Amino acid sequence: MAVGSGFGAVRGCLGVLNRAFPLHTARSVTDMEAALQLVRNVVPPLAAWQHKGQAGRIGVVGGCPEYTGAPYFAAISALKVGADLSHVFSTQDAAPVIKSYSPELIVHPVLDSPSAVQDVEKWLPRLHALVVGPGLGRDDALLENVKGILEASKARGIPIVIDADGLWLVAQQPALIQGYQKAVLTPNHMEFSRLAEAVLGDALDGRDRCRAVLSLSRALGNVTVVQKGEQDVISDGEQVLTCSQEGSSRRCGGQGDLLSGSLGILAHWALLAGPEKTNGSGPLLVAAFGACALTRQCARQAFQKHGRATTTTDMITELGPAFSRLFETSAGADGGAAPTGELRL
Ligand SMILES: NC(=O)C1=CN([C@@H]2O[C@H](COP(=O)(O)OP(=O)(O)OC[C@H]3O[C@@H](n4cnc5c(N)ncnc54)[C@H](OP(=O)(O)O)[C@@H]3O)[C@@H](O)[C@H]2O)[C@@H](O)CC1
Ligand SMILES: Nc1ncnc2c1ncn2[C@@H]1O[C@H](COP(=O)(O)OP(=O)(O)OP(=O)(O)O)[C@@H](O)[C@H]1O
Ligand SMILES: [Mg+2]
Repeated sequence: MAVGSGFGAVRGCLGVLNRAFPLHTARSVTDMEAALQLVRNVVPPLAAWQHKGQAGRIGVVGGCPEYTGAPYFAAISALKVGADLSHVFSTQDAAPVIKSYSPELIVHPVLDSPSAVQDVEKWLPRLHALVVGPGLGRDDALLENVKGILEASKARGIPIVIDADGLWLVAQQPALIQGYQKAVLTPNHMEFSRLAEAVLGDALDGRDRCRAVLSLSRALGNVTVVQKGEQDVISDGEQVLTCSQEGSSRRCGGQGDLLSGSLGILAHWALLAGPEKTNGSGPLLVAAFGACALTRQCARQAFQKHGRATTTTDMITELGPAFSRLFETSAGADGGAAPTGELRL
């Protein structure tokens, strides 16, 4: 099957959308497999010729006195998916707490400083992607700083994943992200309604989800939107994908943070690989599909082991095995692949 046609490109025709994406009927295994194959195409090889940092340096903007878990989940997930370095830019109080969860994270206690924007800006040349919002909170002064960080990141063309309270900010000021096609928004149910109300004047509750996500993406100027839920619906305003990888029925907090952190590194890899590797589909669409599938596979594996007691920490433990299962084969795991970003399958 040709992968491009299997996804059913949607260009301005909602009739086609309905035929291509019957959300309530089971998507074929072939479609899921074809989408997973595109993700595999953008995963860089592990090879001896690489130096530290080449696989990706990710920044997470979030972490305030109330929420320290969310930025940790996002930043550690980026590392465990394959980033070499993961930075967190949090408030001063939150930083030692986040550091204490993991020696692997680089934590900057700058977000509530008067010089926050400059403090983060000096790191931007060394970052490949930003994840903005996990555990950020909604303090006005913090959000003002984050506005400046978003503007500085856009000016540098850095891919930005926006989640949680970052989406709250975007719902207040959609112009912040309007038309920036290196942005991916990852709303949950509530966050999506808020954004749709702000951007389209209608929360779109109860509407066909594929149409709703496509409409929001288009209204934002083809910003990629990932609406999380029983199935994840992803659109870049051109195409719509659904991810129905089996997950779990546990709805513990933090799973969205795992997704946004994973997407930070996958977005960098997909943009680096370019549309040739994604068979014409948008690289961020493919990256988003990969992050959704991975998060759900982690949920499934963790639930098999821990059942009702499953928490996001258990899912993070599954990131390595879940990634291998979905995206790697024995040929790719030993670093034998050519330095083209493509794994041999
Ligand atoms: N360990 C940590 O540090 C964690 C910290 N976190 C951080 O918390 C901050 C706030 O994030 P958030 O997601 O709680 O805020 P928001 O979008 O206002 O949702 C609030 C309300 O929306 C509703 N609702 C949600 N989903 C729904 C659904 N599917 N379907 C229907 N309703 C739904 C639901 O309403 P309720 O059921 O109470 O009526 C819910 O209470 C943010 O910084 C985030 O990163 C988290 O990442 C978790 C781990
Ligand atoms: N009803 C569901 N059934 C299966 N998987 C789901 C369901 N709802 C959400 N998910 C999955 O859980 C993950 C997180 O989505 P969720 O809607 O919980 O995000 P969130 O509310 O932002 O989470 P967080 O607690 O991190 O803020 C996604 O991978 C999504 O596919
Ligand atoms: Mg969330």
